[in-house]
Amino acid sequence: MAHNIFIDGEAGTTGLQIRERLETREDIRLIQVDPARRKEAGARREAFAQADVAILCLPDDAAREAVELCADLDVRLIDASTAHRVDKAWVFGFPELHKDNRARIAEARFVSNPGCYSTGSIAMIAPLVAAGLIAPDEPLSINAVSGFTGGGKGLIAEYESGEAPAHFVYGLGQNHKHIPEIMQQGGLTIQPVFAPSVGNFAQGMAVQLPLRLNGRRSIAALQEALAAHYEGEHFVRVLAPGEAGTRIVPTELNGTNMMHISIQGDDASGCATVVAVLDNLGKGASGASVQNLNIMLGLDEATGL
Ligand SMILES: NC(=O)C1=CN([C@@H]2O[C@H](COP(=O)(O)OP(=O)(O)OC[C@H]3O[C@@H](n4cnc5c(N)ncnc54)[C@H](OP(=O)(O)O)[C@@H]3O)[C@@H](O)[C@H]2O)C=CC1
Ligand SMILES: CC(=O)N[C@@H](CCC(=O)OP(=O)(O)O)C(=O)O
Repeated sequence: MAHNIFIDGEAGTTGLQIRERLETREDIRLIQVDPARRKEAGARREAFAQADVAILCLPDDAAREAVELCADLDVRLIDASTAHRVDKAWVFGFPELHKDNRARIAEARFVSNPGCYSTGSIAMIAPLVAAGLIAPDEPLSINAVSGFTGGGKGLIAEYESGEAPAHFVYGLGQNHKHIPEIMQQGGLTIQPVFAPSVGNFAQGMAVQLPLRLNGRRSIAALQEALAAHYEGEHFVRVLAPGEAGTRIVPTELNGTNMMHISIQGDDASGCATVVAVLDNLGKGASGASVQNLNIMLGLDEATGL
């Protein structure tokens, strides 16, 4: 029997890519609302009522409204927005992060999908904090470049008009919406300096974590800790030393649900950079949503990915 799935916001950037991943699957029946009524509370509630799982691909306020709309219904939810990522009533949907995460996601009614920059940042920071190689109160910086689809339909329209710049840096007021989840899931007590940017390419991102070695950690120790943490994982791979080459290309995992982590630097200089590459709409949003959905439905998590 097919599972009934409703994608609320399926006309948006994240929703469309989830639909593409689900619409050819025989084990999934997509519930759809009349496009003309897709923002009406009544039409959406009818869809929620028919669904086993609904995936919210909406702005934060609309995601909160959706949760209210289906409060008395049986439907389970995956929220792709930022609205519930530090809410303790929601399970943080990063299966590879902790040993018990898959079991928690499998049983959850509410799963919050991590943000795209957050997925890369948390993937690098949390295992290094757990291994004692980053202190929770260490002042960190995170630099990142994303493709423009990360900004949804609005930013896509700017780039498609040909008027947007080749590259811009933003979020420098240090109030980016991903910072709370990076701190909570990363295990940090001091806010990292976060400098995201957007380049003139549609999808893909590279998130960089520069680290001083300070005589108390080595490139090899960083490599070993991260490799051990993700050993055996299918969608998160820690590259072998030298494997990433000398140019890290943010688009290299586009169209996949993969994330690659590499560790570069030089012990003699005391400087290292850990880099995560992922597709903002793959492991950073739509692919990750489908992976979480598969786990919630008790399926192989790679189904359709
Ligand atoms: N793009 C990305 O890389 C990532 C996005 N996310 C998050 O996913 C969510 C969706 O983002 P994204 O797909 O990029 O955004 P888009 O702007 O591309 O799409 C949002 C969609 O939601 C629709 N919508 C807005 N309000 C309502 C409402 N009240 N009821 C029903 N539908 C509504 C919009 O309608 P309309 O078509 O009329 O505009 C649009 O289709 C956001 O919270 C975003 O932060 C998370 C990780 C990565
Ligand atoms: C390029 C760009 O604009 N990116 C978005 C983040 C995309 C994303 O991950 O959205 P969520 O916050 O819902 O997770 C931003 O910086 O706000």
